[in-house]
Amino acid sequence: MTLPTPYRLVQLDDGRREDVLRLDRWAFPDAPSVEDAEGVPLPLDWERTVGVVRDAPDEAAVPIDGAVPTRTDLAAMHSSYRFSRFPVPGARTPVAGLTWVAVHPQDRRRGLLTAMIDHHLAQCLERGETVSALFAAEAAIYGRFGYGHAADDLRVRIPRGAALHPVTGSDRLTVRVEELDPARHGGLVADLHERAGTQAGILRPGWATRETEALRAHHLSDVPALRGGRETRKIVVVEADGEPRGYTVLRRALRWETPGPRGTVHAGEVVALDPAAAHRLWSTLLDLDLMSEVEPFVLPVDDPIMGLLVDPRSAQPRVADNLWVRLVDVAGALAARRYACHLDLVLHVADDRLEHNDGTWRLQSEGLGPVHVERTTDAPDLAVTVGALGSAYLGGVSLTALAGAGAVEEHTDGALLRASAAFGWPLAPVCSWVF
Ligand SMILES: CC(=O)SCCNC(=O)CCNC(=O)[C@H](O)C(C)(C)COP(=O)(O)OP(=O)(O)OC[C@H]1O[C@@H](n2cnc3c(N)ncnc32)[C@H](O)[C@@H]1OP(=O)(O)O
Repeated sequence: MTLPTPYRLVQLDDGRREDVLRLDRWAFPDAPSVEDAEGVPLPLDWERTVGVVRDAPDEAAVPIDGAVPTRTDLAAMHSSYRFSRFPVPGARTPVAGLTWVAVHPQDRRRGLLTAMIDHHLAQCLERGETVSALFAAEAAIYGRFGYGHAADDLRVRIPRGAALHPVTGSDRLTVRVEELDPARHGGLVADLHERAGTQAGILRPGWATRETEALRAHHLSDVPALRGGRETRKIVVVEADGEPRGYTVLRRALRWETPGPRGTVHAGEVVALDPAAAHRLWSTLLDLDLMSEVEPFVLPVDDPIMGLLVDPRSAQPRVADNLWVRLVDVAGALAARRYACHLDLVLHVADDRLEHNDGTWRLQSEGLGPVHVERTTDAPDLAVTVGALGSAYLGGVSLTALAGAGAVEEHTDGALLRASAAFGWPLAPVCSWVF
């Protein structure tokens, strides 16, 4: 879709930092103001950051030679993170993480987002990124553009002192509780986070790494205006013989109520490399003085905590949608991942946005081995929308479940069962940080 008059796409750069922050705050009223964000690193990769400007007469400027001066206001923007090693089932592949999508309230519902999405998808193809992934601010926005809801994350609120099943070796580990210092802890966080993305040699799909210095710096920055009355960031590190095995970054919030203190531990990623480290980390979080509960943010739905808790109901588990996935190049994306068992499937894909995806494909794979994808004129075993295929892509949403909602149709008996088994994956997909 092309932009309506008087809008046009422009490349953004650091010179428009203030405009970007202002627009972000218009779109997200809880974002930091320009003043509050002073000195805070922006996570943006400017080469991948595009704006939509509105040319308007500038009443404040003095006309020269009778010419009417114009100003170019930033009406909308989007950016993307480059995930060059994004984990998909059994492999890593380049993925674009669409982010910072914002349209000024005065310019909404005129097709600016639609034009930006078309631009983004074209850029993905140029860059060889066969998949685009995102977190949706509102769940109803992105389905129309071919994104499918591909992962959930677990939200829990665990009461202080909740009993955990014992894990051998947990009590031999040591714990450090410290003020978070990006210079001192940044390397440890990046290293453990990356390593925790693999369990028993199996990659967790969606476990994106913060690949740039800007993203890592932004992750550990601490903007006073965004603390919401909570303390400065602390880090808990679990070690075995001086070697870090797990961490979480947290803030405590404390209210004095009648008859006494009521505190919440707000933890970010709770990352552990083994069961003993997970047990030690959770035991520490669940035993902080003056606190009454622990509220971690963004856990995998199969996080060890649900197996550790003696009473999982006490955690009040809920799920929230995590990653949304758009296959930008269906053939490339299907070939980039691995399949849990042998598969020979003819798949009809409906994509009304990207014509090169629309049509029938043969997908062949030996279990966990090489994959071959080609166009075919054979009759399809299954018919899917590109959004449904995006949902199934990371292995967390079953094609059979999608068929139950009418997004997948079976044309050959048994094809749905075989394809669902092959597309599934032993670890639930999740991205542990919202981008
Ligand atoms: C990956 C991320 O960064 S997620 C962050 C997204 N940003 C936000 O939520 C910030 C606040 N909102 C906004 O900035 C804007 O309203 C946006 C980006 C959500 C939408 O931008 P717009 O330019 O208004 O969208 P656009 O005009 O292209 O709308 C396209 C279609 O999507 C629909 N749509 C747009 N926003 C929404 C929404 N929030 N919920 C449901 N439908 C929506 C429109 O109605 C339109 O439908 P139609 O084609 O049937 O007419």
